[in-house]
Amino acid sequence: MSGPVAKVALLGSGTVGLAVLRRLAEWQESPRGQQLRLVYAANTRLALRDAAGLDPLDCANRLPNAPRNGAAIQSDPLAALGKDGIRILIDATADAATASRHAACLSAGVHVATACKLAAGTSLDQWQAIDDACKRTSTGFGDRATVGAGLPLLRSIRELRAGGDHIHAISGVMSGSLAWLFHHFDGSRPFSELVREARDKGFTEPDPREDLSGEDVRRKILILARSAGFAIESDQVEVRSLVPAELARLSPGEVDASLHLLDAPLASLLASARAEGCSLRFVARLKEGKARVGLEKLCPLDALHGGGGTDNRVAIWSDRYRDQPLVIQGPGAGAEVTAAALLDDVLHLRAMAIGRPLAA
Ligand SMILES: NC(=O)C1=CN([C@@H]2O[C@H](COP(=O)(O)OP(=O)(O)OC[C@H]3O[C@@H](n4cnc5c(N)ncnc54)[C@H](O)[C@@H]3O)[C@@H](O)[C@H]2O)C=CC1
Ligand SMILES: N[C@@H](CC=O)C(=O)O
Repeated sequence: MSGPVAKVALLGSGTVGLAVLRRLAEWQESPRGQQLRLVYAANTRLALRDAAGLDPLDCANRLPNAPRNGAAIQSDPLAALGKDGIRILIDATADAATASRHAACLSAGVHVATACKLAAGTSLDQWQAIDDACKRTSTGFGDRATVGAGLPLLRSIRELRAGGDHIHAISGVMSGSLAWLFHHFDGSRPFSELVREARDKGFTEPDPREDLSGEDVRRKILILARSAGFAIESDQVEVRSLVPAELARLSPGEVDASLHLLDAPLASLLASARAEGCSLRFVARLKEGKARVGLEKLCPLDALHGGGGTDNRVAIWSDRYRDQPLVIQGPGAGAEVTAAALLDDVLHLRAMAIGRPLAA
């Protein structure tokens, strides 16, 4: 083993958090695993803590099976991480309160690796507080899981800028669940049935309206825009939602029974796209600091049309990619790719902390 061990705390044991635990378990006897010590793992119902190191598989068994009755526990990952050494918090929740504490964590010297977009993809103030905290304390904010579930999107944008390029525009399909839905929606099954399947496969947010309303994509284009040098506010992104008002006003527990409200409007949009020889794709577009997000009819020759499954497909125009964009495509949702991206960040953060950065 080379160099000091990083202490790791994990929040969340859902689709992504469990995949993180499984990957950590696979690494346990390897040199990679020996660089990390899981000292805390929690969901809203149970917190497991051991300064000597938790067994990831034991956590993966116990956390999801914790009793569901009672109030949410008081979680204190920072206390478990202690006051010294390399400390890394992994956020695999979709929790706004957790996201709002990331800047404070970073200020306290704790690195953060997050899959949750609610920290960097909501208010500009919060994004700036994170950026400032990293600069002030030399801590790192690992965000590669937030857009494209680890696809080299943020990395490519940062490298282009580091090399002197100005980013001119970014367009793309950047929701894994919506990509999957519109790759499968051919009229043979109601749209609502496909939404349930996408949710059961772990592609959607805990509440699928976050995806269908375009809010998840708003957060992603904000994260990309801010990384590309456009410090824009959330309300500078125009979002066209797929969620009818009647579905939008329901409580989360009522949504499933009313998903059929999506069926007729989506069937009509599909018919209209087909009549023009086009397909439906949910697209985000950013140009010189202005962004919009919504469903579009794309013809088969369009640069964003291709791919399959949960594939994201994002085109980036910059000084060096002026006419033909750089196009990055690959799976943009799912437990395994997202967990891998989070743990890539963890390894990079540790390597940065010991002054031996890994290859990009
Ligand atoms: N599912 C996917 O393909 C991808 C998900 N993400 C992001 O990853 C995050 C997690 O997504 P999923 O695992 O699909 O959600 P999930 O709903 O399956 O799991 C969320 C977990 O967070 C826990 N949690 C909520 N608040 C907490 C708190 N304050 N402290 C500790 N645990 C807490 C819940 O108990 C649950 O275990 C979300 O922010 C999502 O946007 C990002 C990329 C891809
Ligand atoms: N719900 C998201 C998951 C990844 O960020 C998506 O569909 O892309």
